[in-house]
Amino acid sequence: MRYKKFIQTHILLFLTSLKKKKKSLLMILLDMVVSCQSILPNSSDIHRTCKPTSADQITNNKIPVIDMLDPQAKFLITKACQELGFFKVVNHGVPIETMTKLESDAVKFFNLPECEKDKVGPANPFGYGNKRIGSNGDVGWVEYLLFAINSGLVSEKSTNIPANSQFFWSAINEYVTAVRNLACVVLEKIADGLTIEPKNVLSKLLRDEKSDSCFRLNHYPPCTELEALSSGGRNFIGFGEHTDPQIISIIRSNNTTGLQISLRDGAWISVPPDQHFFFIIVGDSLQVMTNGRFRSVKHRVLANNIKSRLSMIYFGGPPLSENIAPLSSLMDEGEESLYKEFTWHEYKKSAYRTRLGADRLGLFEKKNIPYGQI
Ligand SMILES: C=C1C[C@]23C[C@@]1(O)CC[C@H]2[C@@]12CC[C@H](O)[C@@](C)(C(=O)O1)[C@H]2[C@@H]3C(=O)O
Ligand SMILES: O=C(O)CCC(=O)C(=O)O
Ligand SMILES: [Fe+2]
Repeated sequence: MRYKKFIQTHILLFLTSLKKKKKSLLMILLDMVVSCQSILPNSSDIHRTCKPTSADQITNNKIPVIDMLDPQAKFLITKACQELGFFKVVNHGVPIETMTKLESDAVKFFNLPECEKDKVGPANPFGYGNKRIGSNGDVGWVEYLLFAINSGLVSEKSTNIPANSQFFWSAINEYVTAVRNLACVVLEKIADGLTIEPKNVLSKLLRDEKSDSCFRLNHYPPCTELEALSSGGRNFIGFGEHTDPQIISIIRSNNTTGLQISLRDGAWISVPPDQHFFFIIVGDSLQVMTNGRFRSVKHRVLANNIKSRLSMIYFGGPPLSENIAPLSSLMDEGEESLYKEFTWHEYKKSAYRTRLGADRLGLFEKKNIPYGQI
């Protein structure tokens, strides 16, 4: 509200300094701005269920943009993973048709009547889910399809979508193959930027036949103020704040806003959507493998009250038996692991018992062991 007043006052001040003709044009513009604002959510609504923020703004300049063809990319990626745990990639090599084909299949699926979609649900954790996220009571203004990935391909058995369905299988597998490859190239650049050997120390975990990765299509229908109010504001959150447990996540969305990331000072910033590019998220496992040098970034999605948001996320995880521990080639002399020893299976089991916003990694930090028990 304060900002609206501030902007209106300044536009009016500017108007008074103009000649008559230009003035009437600008008056029309001002009118449009004001009427748009009446259908846009107030920041107080948005934060009804979220921590108030010191900076909630659409911002491009805080989000590193990495050109994958830039010879400096390895250093820039490493810096972004340390500072923010989040960045955008351009010149990624994934054909736009691979993204739009899957997007149009997903739109067709989410447009089906609820009873049809329910046939491939409820998500447990795989399959179709609506509003319920995970199995510990989290809800959001979102419907989704969650798929397991086996041997690099989406497992048809992980949902009840028939193998001969008109939707998905070819589009999904083409997409997942392309983004897994992108994830591996990013992880190889990370190894290079951190000057650790071998270069495939991280990417081989995703390329492994037994890699425990998954893939998610999220659809956030528009959430009108009325709907938000009638549900006590609760569902105005599309997907509540959380970190991703895996190594790395690759997000692609349509051009609708909603994704926000949390900065180190706790402020939330909105990520301007960009349907042509990908956003990369550092997961909890990569934070552990870099012994805390990289940051697993907290993020969330706010529902938009005008447009649908459709996102596709690849979560790259290691084989279940893999030890998640700091990479020995990265550790300085005498440096100790900040974390207890665990396998991906143990971490995942524990993570899936927690609520979305829980500090999952906290349970595995050595500092949480009572004094004298280390
Ligand atoms: C509330 C939950 C949903 C989630 C499993 C969990 O218990 C905690 C982690 C959540 C998360 C976040 C990232 C991915 O979207 C996801 C598939 C994952 O691996 O961990 C989800 C889980 C889910 O939706 O089942
Ligand atoms: O839908 C999005 O843009 C992000 C969702 C997300 O963070 C997740 O599914 O883990
Ligand atoms: Fe996430």
